[in-house]
Amino acid sequence: MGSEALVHVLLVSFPGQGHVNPLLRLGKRLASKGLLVTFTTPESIGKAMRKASNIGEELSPVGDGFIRFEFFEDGWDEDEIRRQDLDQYLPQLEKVGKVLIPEMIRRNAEQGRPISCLINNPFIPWVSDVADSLGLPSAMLWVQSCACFTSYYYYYHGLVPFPSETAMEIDVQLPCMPLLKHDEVPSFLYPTTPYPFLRRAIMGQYKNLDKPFCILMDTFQELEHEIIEYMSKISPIKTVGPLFKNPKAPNATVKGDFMKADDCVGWLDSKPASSIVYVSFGSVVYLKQDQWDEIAYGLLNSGVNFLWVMKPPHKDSGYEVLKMPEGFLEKAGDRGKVVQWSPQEQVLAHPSVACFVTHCGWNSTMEALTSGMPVVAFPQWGDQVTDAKYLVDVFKVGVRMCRGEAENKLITRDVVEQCLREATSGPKAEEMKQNAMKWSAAAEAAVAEGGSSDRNIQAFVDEVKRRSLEVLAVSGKSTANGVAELGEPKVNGELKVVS
Ligand SMILES: O=c1ccn([C@@H]2O[C@H](COP(=O)(O)OP(=O)(O)O)[C@@H](O)[C@H]2O)c(=O)[nH]1
Ligand SMILES: O=C(/C=C/c1ccccc1)O[C@@H]1O[C@H](CO)[C@@H](O)[C@H](O)[C@H]1O
Repeated sequence: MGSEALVHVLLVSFPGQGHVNPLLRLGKRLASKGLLVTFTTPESIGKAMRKASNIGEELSPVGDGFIRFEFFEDGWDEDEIRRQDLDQYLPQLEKVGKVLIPEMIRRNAEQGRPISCLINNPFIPWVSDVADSLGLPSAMLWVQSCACFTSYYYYYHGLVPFPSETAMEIDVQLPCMPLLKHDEVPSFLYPTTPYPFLRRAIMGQYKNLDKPFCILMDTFQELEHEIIEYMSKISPIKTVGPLFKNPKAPNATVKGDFMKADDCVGWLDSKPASSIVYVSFGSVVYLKQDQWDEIAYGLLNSGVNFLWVMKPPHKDSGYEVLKMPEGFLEKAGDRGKVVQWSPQEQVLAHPSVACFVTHCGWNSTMEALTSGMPVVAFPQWGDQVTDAKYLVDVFKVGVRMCRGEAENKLITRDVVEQCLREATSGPKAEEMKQNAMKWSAAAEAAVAEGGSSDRNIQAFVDEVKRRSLEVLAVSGKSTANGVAELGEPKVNGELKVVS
């Protein structure tokens, strides 16, 4: 392969699995449409990604473009336990990132790869300030549903009353959305949330919402039609999901897992069609031992086959390591498999899997819908409680097993068993499967060439290219963005690529 002139975008991610995955997927989509993409997040996560996945120093070809990684130090020692406390870590990231990201941008310009656009995900809203201060265009990838985006928007602007200390249990009616019961509103907005720092981080993004020229969303028009149409009149949103599907580069192997996935596909292959319940609560939720035990007995008593993800807690998280109940694995025998981390996309696409017991993180939600997989909703906090509402009552692909952490209620083995039966056999299970298959077809159509998300991605790429000419024209004349005086960005990233 010879030299290529590519427009270069820098993706800056919050260091969480549920944030890295969609931003990296966006990166691959942009690359597949001919951009050069550099992906960055703190080195503490870079280290885990390099160990678990096949990413290295080199440029990886994806479709018509390329993706590469550069990580930045967060200024703390490798074993600093304060990383587990976002109340302390988010300000540290902002302090360091505001210095190191501009340096990274300068370095890239010096090396003949001037950056034309910055894209961040929520929780690190200061990235838009960095872009602004350098005179660079920026965009934000919203990694949750449009319904959640709208909820936060209405909260930030004080447009309707939300649950408050004096009125904890009020329901919330937002335009083009179903009535949200008090515990279906994104829980970071509850006055009692144990995660007020995440509410602050998200509100920081809304404060900065005039800075990105575009808000990309990992959802699709057909899924949240009315609310997307409504919010498009207020904010420059563009739906580009489901991002995990990339028809232009289906075989791109670049992945951002923080843990190596255990091999379980052979075991799935050995089981009959639609016989397995897949259970996973994502990368952050960590249940209490008594709840874990009830789920274990519910699985045993229901008689289903199951694949259960039991990820180890971070060593500095303060969580006690969960244990399976005495004799559980022996009783389950070959009916069950427990892994530390799964190749979830493959699992959800596997014909042996009948349903997904999920915490309803937005990535898991999109992956389930796109894979035509019915769910049993076990939300805990944040957007999960709203996603559960949509999965069950709006998308009609789910059975509800709980209402969230705030309820502080032990879900018994009998309820677990009953939900599993409902989701795997009988008329309700069939109806949910049919609905899920309908969403799957709509999702595939949205990302296929000419589909709603594909058109939006293409329009975004065209706009980034157009703006890159403006950036280069300005930087050629002045030093306002701090790039031109260091680099020689006469052509936009003349790159030598050897593959
Ligand atoms: O065993 C697992 C569990 C999760 N995931 C992936 O991790 C992400 C989790 O994101 P989500 O928004 O669902 O939840 P979070 O972890 O952010 O709470 C999704 O892309 C999953 O496919 C995975 O690959 N293997
Ligand atoms: O990645 C996170 C981190 C949440 C967190 C970390 C530390 C203490 C409390 C909470 O959240 C996930 O982000 C996804 C995308 O926004 C979302 O869909 C999932 O529900 C979250 O778990």
